[in-house]
Amino acid sequence: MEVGFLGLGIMGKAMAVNLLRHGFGVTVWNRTLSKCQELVEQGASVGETPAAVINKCKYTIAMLSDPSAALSVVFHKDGVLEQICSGKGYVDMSTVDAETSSKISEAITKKGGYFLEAPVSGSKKPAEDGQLVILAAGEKALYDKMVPAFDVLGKKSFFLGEVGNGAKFKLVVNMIMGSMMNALSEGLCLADRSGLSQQTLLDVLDLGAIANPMFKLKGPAMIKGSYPPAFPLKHQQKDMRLALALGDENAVSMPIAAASNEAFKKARSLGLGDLDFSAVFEAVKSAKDSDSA
Ligand SMILES: NC(=O)C1=CN([C@@H]2O[C@H](COP(=O)(O)OP(=O)(O)OC[C@H]3O[C@@H](n4cnc5c(N)ncnc54)[C@H](OP(=O)(O)O)[C@@H]3O)[C@@H](O)[C@H]2O)C=CC1
Ligand SMILES: O=CCCC(=O)O
Repeated sequence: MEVGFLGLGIMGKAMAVNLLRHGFGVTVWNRTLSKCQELVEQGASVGETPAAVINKCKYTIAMLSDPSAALSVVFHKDGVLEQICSGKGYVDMSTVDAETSSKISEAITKKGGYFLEAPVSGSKKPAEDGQLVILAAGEKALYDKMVPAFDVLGKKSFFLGEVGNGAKFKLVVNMIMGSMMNALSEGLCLADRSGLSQQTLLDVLDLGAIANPMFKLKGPAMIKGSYPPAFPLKHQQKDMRLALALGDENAVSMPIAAASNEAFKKARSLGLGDLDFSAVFEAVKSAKDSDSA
């Protein structure tokens, strides 16, 4: 199967490499075109523009940073819309809001193309290992065509019905994840200020009812103040913001998510946006420092 791939950031690169390893033909494009070189060395072809990739491939996947990037790659000059047509499928795996996804879906469908949103749970390592969880919604016929690719990229894929459901699902999941990261940060801070061992706290958490892979993976690095980006903090804050907007639309009060969003915003203002989202711990620590000053 030949697929196009737009966006070679942390996730897109790992996913495209994975497809190549499993025998897919892959034509890549990235805004910073030089990032395509590494993929070419592993057997990919390059399209000079998103339109060129769509022209070449029957199915194209996108993995872009946020709603504005997802929209610009479709609607701007040399974008997806210039070449999408009957028989071609476009699969946006970026984390965006339902409104963005619907705008893209409508435009593509109007041109006769098929659209699927398919955001993912799982970060850099699961992307490298083909262990993502795929939350797809939109055109079921396109979902069925994409199953061989999803089987390579993920350990499980869900088809969730109409466009928007995948986007909303992903935002709910990441809202919970962002709040959990803040709770862990406050717990580590409180343990330390109370004269307790942070490592022992992690050991205790890992043995009890709230043990989870995220605390286990990120906790030890957080104690060391090490935040190599797997999931950039700026993207987690984008997801909290979009989840809060979904809460507004549905009149759901989410004070825990709102407080967590404030901590992620604070972390961004401290210049931590490109680090892993666990760097919110630094913002939590700095807030506690100023409280006790
Ligand atoms: N990292 C993770 O753990 C996970 C991330 N996600 C989601 O996946 C998406 C990608 O994340 P990730 O790979 O980490 O992000 P990165 O920041 O590493 O990569 C972002 C990609 O988007 C491109 N891009 C940004 N702005 C534009 C624009 N205006 N026009 C065209 N291309 C643009 C970048 O191009 P360039 O190289 O030129 O900057 C790059 O290819 C995000 O929506 C994120 O929320 C979902 C699950 C896990
Ligand atoms: O959107 C990013 C999700 C990261 C994860 O699921 O570990």
